[in-house]
Amino acid sequence: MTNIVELNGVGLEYPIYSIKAQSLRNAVVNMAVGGKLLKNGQDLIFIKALDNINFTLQEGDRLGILGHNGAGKTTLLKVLAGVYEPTRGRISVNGRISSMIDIHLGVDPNITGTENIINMARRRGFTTRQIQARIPEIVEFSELGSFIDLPFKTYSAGMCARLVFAVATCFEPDILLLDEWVGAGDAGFFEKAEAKMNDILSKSRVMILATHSRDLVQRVCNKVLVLNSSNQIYFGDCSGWDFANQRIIENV
Ligand SMILES: Nc1ncnc2c1ncn2[C@@H]1O[C@H](COP(=O)(O)OP(=O)(O)OP(=O)(O)O)[C@@H](O)[C@H]1O
Repeated sequence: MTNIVELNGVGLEYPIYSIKAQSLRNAVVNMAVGGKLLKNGQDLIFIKALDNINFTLQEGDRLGILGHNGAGKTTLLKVLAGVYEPTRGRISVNGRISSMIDIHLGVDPNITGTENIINMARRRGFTTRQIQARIPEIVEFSELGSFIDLPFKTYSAGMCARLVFAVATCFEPDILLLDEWVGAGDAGFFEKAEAKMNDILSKSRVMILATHSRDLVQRVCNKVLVLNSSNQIYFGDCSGWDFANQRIIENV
């Protein structure tokens, strides 16, 4: 079976330039073993966000990424989306990606909702004709009404999330990347969003969801990747991971 997503030894470090604060420099020295902060001998400090990540996903896979705050979940989604180049390793993604990683990524606050729909859809590789045909559906789903013609900066956080969700799920991507999308919108929208998710989940070839919710992963995913301080501690079927005790189940 063809691999839709394949990562081999992927690592990523964020460079932090010219750290002058003595307290942080001391902390770096103190964390020399096993810490995530690295130093290059000058004033350049790196934060190791991902280290040696390896997995493959095939047609129909739904991957949940779990891990504590700062484990590297969002960074991994950004690498998959092509926002960041990995510092090490190789990544191959075969298919059209739609991501809901950072709801403000690529959104222009000074233009209207409709203009932002067009921009977001263009970045996903759709033609003007395809986009125009979908605008009424997106506006209806987002429930923004006449706000759609007002600048994006006038929207509440929930309204922003609804519009981005509506665009990201309207075009039926091959690969859907989600970062805690379930927090978006109010209770009514949540139910509608979940129904929509189930619909596009059944149509998308691969879904990757970063979340803190073990229940959600068990409910909607067949595979799980567990990160701990930038390292991968488990990748495989959900049946091989003990979600309650957070450890690998031996002899599955
Ligand atoms: N733009 C950035 N510049 C520098 N360091 C960053 C940047 N973004 C994230 N990091 C660091 O990279 C590491 C991984 O962060 P990331 O946001 O990927 O974690 P996460 O698992 O998504 O966390 P959370 O659950 O809190 O959202 C953290 O140590 C974080 O401080």
